[in-house]
Amino acid sequence: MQYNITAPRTLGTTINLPASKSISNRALIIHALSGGDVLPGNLSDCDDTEVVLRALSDMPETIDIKAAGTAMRFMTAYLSVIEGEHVITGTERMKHRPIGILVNALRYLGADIEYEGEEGFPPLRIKGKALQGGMLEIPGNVSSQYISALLMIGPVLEHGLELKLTGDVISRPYIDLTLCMMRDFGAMAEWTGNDTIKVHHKRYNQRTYFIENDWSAASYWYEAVALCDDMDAEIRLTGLEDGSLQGDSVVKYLFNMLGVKTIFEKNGNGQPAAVRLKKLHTRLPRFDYDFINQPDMAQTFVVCCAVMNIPFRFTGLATLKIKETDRIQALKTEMLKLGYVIKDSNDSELWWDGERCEPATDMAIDTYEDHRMAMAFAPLAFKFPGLKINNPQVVSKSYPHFWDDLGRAGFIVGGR
Ligand SMILES: O=C(O)C1=C[C@@H](OP(=O)(O)O)[C@@H](O)[C@H](O)C1
Ligand SMILES: C=C(OP(=O)(O)O)C(=O)O
Repeated sequence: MQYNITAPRTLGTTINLPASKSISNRALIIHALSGGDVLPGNLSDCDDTEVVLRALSDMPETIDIKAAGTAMRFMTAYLSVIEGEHVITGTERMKHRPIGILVNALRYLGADIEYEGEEGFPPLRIKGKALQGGMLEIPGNVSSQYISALLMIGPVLEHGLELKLTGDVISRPYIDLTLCMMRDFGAMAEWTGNDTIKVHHKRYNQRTYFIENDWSAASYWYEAVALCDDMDAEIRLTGLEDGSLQGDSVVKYLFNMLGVKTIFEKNGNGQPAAVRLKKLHTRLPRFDYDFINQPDMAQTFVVCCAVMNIPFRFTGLATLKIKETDRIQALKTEMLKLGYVIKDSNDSELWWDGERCEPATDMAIDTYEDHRMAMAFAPLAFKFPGLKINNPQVVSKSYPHFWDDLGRAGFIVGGR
């Protein structure tokens, strides 16, 4: 399938963003461990949450987690402490996303996990049982999802859990989000030093829980406002909280530097919180930023800055190679089609000094089974009328109604 996208002259609509998949997936795991019966409210309807919801309700012998990284990591820890034997598998890409660090940590805690295929990668066969817990060291510089997965089972381990993270800790806001949500459900879990975390043995409380909308999804609307030429362009996004625990909420500061202002609306009279995005007259002449805490934002800023003609150097991107695709390579290849020569260095940096080349004759953007490739490139239709996006259905991983929302905002999405 291929869509071609024509941008409107201006923007002026309200978009109901999807709920955060990071919060949804944590809430589901913690809710299951708490033994509660009222499901968290406003769960995301995205594929990555759907797989967790289905796995937890049906508990089939073989769990297909598809392309959901958080779900694979969180369920691996969960299945290790829940009675029963399960195989957990996923897409071909998932079978190449490393999980050895988490498996080693769980085995150290006494878990019974075997590799069904290649050592260090899914699928896994897990025989769940009560685990003692204790203290262990784990690399903090590969994926924070391993750490969040371990932390969430911490309260049910007989002796609790103490983690010492080694290396430069990446994606730290996601660890903070995990700890905070655990505490929301009554756990005692906190940082005890810069790289040490302690979780006490203590049952989770059952409670109702409402999930806020997704700041990562909001980034594509910031990008659209930034790229729209009409100074009166405005987008209103619902369900976003000021002071959110989502690390990607820094998008509101980052886009302020790229010419988009964020105005928080008061949420009174039972109205959900919302933000209005408006254009500013000023923007930075160049943009350097370390994405170590917001890896999912990198695609938005690479494409947006280049097309706005803002040279950049983005660091802290080492984890991009093990996400839905090798995002460093994917960004370079697809931006080259549009005539932008993006360079990479040290396996962890992307930079652009303004170099252009002849655009490809066929500019169709490949998405590499990566929702964020499709969503980050779509707003470029403001500068490339009729821009083509291949396999656009990938957006369902985190934002199933993305194309409907673009249509609502006045984009013409051809080929549907
Ligand atoms: O815990 C989470 O919800 C996530 C953590 C991040 O992964 P890494 O910790 O692997 O960077 C992020 O990229 C992912 O989309 C969601
Ligand atoms: C990296 C992502 O997801 P995951 O690792 O959970 O598959 C993402 O949503 O950008």
